[in-house]
Amino acid sequence: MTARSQALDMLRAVARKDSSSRIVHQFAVDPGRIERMGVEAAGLYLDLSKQSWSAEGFEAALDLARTCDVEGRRAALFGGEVVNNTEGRAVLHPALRAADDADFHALGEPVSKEVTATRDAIAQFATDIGSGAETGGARQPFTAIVHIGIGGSDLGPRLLWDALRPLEPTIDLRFVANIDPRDMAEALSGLDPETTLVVVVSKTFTTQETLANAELAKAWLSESLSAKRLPRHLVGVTAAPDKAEAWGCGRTFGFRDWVGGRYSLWSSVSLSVAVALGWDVFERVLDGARAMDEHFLTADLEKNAPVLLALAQIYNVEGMGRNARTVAPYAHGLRRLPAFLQQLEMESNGKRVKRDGSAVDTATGPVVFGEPGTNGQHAFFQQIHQGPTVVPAEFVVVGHTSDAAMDDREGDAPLWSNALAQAQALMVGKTEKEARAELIAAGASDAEADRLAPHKTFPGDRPSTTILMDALSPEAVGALLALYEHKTFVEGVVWDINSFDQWGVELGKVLAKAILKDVEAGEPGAGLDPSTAELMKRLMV
Ligand SMILES: O=P(O)(O)OC[C@H]1O[C@](O)(CO)[C@@H](O)[C@@H]1O
Repeated sequence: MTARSQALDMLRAVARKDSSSRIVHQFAVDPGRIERMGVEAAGLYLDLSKQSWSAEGFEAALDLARTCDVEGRRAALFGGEVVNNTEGRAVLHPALRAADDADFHALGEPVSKEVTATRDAIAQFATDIGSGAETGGARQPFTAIVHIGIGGSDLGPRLLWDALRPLEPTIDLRFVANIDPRDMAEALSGLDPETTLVVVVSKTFTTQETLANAELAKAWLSESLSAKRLPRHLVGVTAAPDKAEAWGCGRTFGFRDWVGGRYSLWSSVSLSVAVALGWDVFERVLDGARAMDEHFLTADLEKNAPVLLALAQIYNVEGMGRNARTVAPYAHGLRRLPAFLQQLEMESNGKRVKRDGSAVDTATGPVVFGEPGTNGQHAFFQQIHQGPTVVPAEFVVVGHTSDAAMDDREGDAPLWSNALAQAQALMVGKTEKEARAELIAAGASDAEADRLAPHKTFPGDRPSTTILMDALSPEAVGALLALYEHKTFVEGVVWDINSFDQWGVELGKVLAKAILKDVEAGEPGAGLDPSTAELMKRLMV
């Protein structure tokens, strides 16, 4: 039996023990719990003390991380070694937010100079658009940007914009991802082609949805702009610049294949956001992420925020058999965090084979879902509190959600008090005896109390993590997203899977192309299953 299997068995055994004692009781038997399970990192504070692990469980999880050589694998990632073994690539998104004097190497090739040069080019482009030095074909300044991209070429930049955009932005930035032409129609409505810049973002520059939307945007521009002027309104962001230029982009900004799509928001993929927010704001996002990189690289495992966040999830998934997690951001600006994490975590760790291709010997990435906190409370939290399935929760809490409220401490309390209350309610619950007593106190008869008390009982003992950020600053947003990236990496190390490929997305793409071919041929293909054929027949009329 390998050391890793032994450590996994130990974790499972301690977790079985822990599942018979309630979280709330752990505080009494472990006076150091808050200190042990609270961690500061890059301006964030993580409270993991409402997780199901005891002090012994916490140690078993740390032993597992040590046994899986998380520190060695971390060094391999930052060292630019082949970490994405099925594509033979380094994984170096931290290089994108490193200091200018950094010296990262990808598979031995120095890359930091190129990263700095690209950053400078983006900064200059942002400045030139802001000053009006960079204009459209008719020499008018750009006032709107349409960012076209999907998956990692959309979710990160869109989250940044939602989180950091000013109330009245100087640039009207709009995002298009869905191949449903309605998405593009809504984005273009009210815009003037003369003053609109279209940014086509695609690492591969082969993605069906993005190219279809880019064609729509190009057609819309072409109705007003001459062929000579058109390229000034088309910018490509890609790891395949040749394809973008061949398609008609007047200018391209690149990034390399050692940047995974879902880890790419730090690169030129966020060009449109860097322009609309201003380079100085985007640079602060990079600063925040770099601070989290430095914490991840230097903090001991027992005080390492991404490591502990990963281990809490592994403890729930592997120790407690809980294969879902709900993420509740208590800030309107972070409303797209659940969607961002769905790609980051589920596309990274939704795997059934290990790095060597053999079947996994653990459960791997859970289903991640969520909504902004108070919205979720009035939607699916019923199930989180009283459903038979225990769903670990994660509350991302912002002390001050906007600069305006900075001096109005009371202003944000209604928001964050809800987050704290939800975490407390999940842990403490309410016994049937307590529910019955409340009913009686409210004047209910014994019979009525007996009838209703079971419905008003909360099992409690439901785990959660709370992540506190003082304000929704660019640094804090950068640190938060980098925290989740490293957490996802650590989980992949412990589950011994490749977190950086996504072969699972390919079959659907191939079959979609085949179905389109059949549509062009005018009938469902002979080899199609009867269900798909029937649906096609109904849709093709
Ligand atoms: O940036 P691209 O190459 O258009 O890919 C978009 C997205 O599609 C995926 O490849 C999944 O299909 C994601 O990994 C990626 O973020």
